Amino acid sequence: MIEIENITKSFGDKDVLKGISGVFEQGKTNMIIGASGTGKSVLLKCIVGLLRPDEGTVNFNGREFARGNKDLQREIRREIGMLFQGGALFDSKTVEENVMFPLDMLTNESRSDKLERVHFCLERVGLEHAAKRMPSEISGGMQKRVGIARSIVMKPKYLFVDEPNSGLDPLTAITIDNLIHEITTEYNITTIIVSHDMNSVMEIGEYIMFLHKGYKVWEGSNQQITKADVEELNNFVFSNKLLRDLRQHL
Ligand SMILES: Nc1ncnc2c1ncn2[C@@H]1O[C@H](COP(=O)(O)OP(=O)(O)OP(=O)(O)O)[C@@H](O)[C@H]1O
Repeated sequence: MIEIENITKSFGDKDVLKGISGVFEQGKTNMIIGASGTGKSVLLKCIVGLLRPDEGTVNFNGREFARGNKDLQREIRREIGMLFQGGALFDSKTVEENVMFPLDMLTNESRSDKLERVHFCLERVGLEHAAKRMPSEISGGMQKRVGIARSIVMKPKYLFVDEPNSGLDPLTAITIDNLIHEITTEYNITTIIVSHDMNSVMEIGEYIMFLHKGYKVWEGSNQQITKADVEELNNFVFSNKLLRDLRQHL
């Protein structure tokens, strides 16, 4: 579980995050949503420790990252998996080498142990057959699945995902969403996804935090979001006419 309390962040005179609190539970697909420029990525960076909040706390199962000593910070970092936009694979490495990269960097395991783990993860995302291929030889959806395999290779307790569906067609996007959701449940991971894709939100958003101009304006589940009575949220959720018309019948 990750608990954030009163996270505040400014750049110069620009106040980006204005006292954000919330609880992201273990084994759940948590989402941070909102319009462009509203502070989602800055909040994610504050949670991961890439940015230091001006005020507020981030707790990983009761352990506060910012106040921890170097050992604790290293321990928490090792428990974090990240899936970046576009997959962020190394073009010059095979799929297998890409997935093995965190094990090479962060462990002293034997090559056979590492290979076993890599193949377990590739099998989990349905890409066992593509181990020897180069990223350029596989589709964008497959690249994303390689990214997922790499993000779970270290058995993370926490998984952070930035816009998982950018550049994917709607059907492939749903496959990726479902895979992230299944893995979250199966391995009891605390997953936080930053997104502005309403399809994803409706498919897998078990806890959703909606940000508007740096404030948390609403939180709830995908079951609740279409019934919420918050103007900024409704404008975001029902952003096209067809959806607004459909809402009349909900
Ligand atoms: N390092 C920085 N220095 C100054 N301003 C920044 C910095 N990082 C982000 N910002 C500003 O903070 C605001 C929020 O940015 P953020 O990237 O969090 O938005 P977002 O909600 O993730 O948007 P998008 O959906 O377009 O990615 C923006 O106005 C951005 O310009």
